[in-house]
Amino acid sequence: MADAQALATHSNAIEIRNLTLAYQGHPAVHHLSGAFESGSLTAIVGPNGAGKSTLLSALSGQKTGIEGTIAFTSAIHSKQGRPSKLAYLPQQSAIDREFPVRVLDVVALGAWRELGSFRPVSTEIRARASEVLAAVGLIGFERRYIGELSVGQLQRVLFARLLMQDAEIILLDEPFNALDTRTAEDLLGVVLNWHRQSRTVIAVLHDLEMVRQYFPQTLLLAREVIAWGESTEVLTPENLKRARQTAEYWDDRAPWCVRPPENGSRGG
Ligand SMILES: Nc1ncnc2c1ncn2[C@@H]1O[C@H](COP(=O)(O)OP(=O)(O)OP(=O)(O)O)[C@@H](O)[C@H]1O
Repeated sequence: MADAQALATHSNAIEIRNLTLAYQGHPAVHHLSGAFESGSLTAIVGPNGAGKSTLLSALSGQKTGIEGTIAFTSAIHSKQGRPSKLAYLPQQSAIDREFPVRVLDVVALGAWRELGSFRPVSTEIRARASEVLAAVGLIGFERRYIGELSVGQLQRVLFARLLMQDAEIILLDEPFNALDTRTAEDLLGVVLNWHRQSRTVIAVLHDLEMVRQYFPQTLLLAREVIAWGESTEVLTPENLKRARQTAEYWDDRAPWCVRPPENGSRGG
């Protein structure tokens, strides 16, 4: 059973060794080894069903049938075995918009570690929440219910919550999916700003042009690593073809597989 471990190498924010992730005993990610460097901006790309969301969710600490190790740098390693300063944004479809909660409370939740459970939102947190809402273009939205927001506005709110979290590692699952161009551009600006601030950002993306233009590192995944490193070297026609071909032969009912640990794969 894998667990997060403190790392010796501080230039890596996350180091993965021979990681296999599975649902009901059927592997969705196989024998993944490599590292995300501290301060790197990495896109995870690959065909549908490649295991991208599964990997991101495992990095966030939501384990699913897991073998191998995910290790975080000791500087940000909490007692619970995951970084105390890690933020994870799942796909928006995973969020229940019917829940009667106001924008301010969603954003303030980003500060729950400072706030503590069941404590009222302080004046300072309210002021910070208004600031981060302004930073994502939502001045005056504090008292709106999330069910009243457009998809783009809700994504801005969720980015405001990430800003509130002030995390060192930020995991984003298809953050620009189904957004209008203006919102996608604005939120990409937030991501690039995190990168300038030397935070480690990992995003599952489908838009390869965006990846080529803005994401220096890429992990091309097709349940196993096809390539991992500089985006220009990873996103070659040969590698993309290999990822597509690998996808054609997937068997979702395949049993657990066994392979000796590798040392060769590299990452960011
Ligand atoms: N909760 C689950 N229970 C069982 N199987 C799952 C579950 N979630 C994902 N899977 C399976 O794991 C595999 C990888 O899924 P995952 O969602 O990680 O892929 P992905 O690369 O993010 O795909 P997409 O680009 O379509 O979002 C798929 O075969 C999927 O059907």
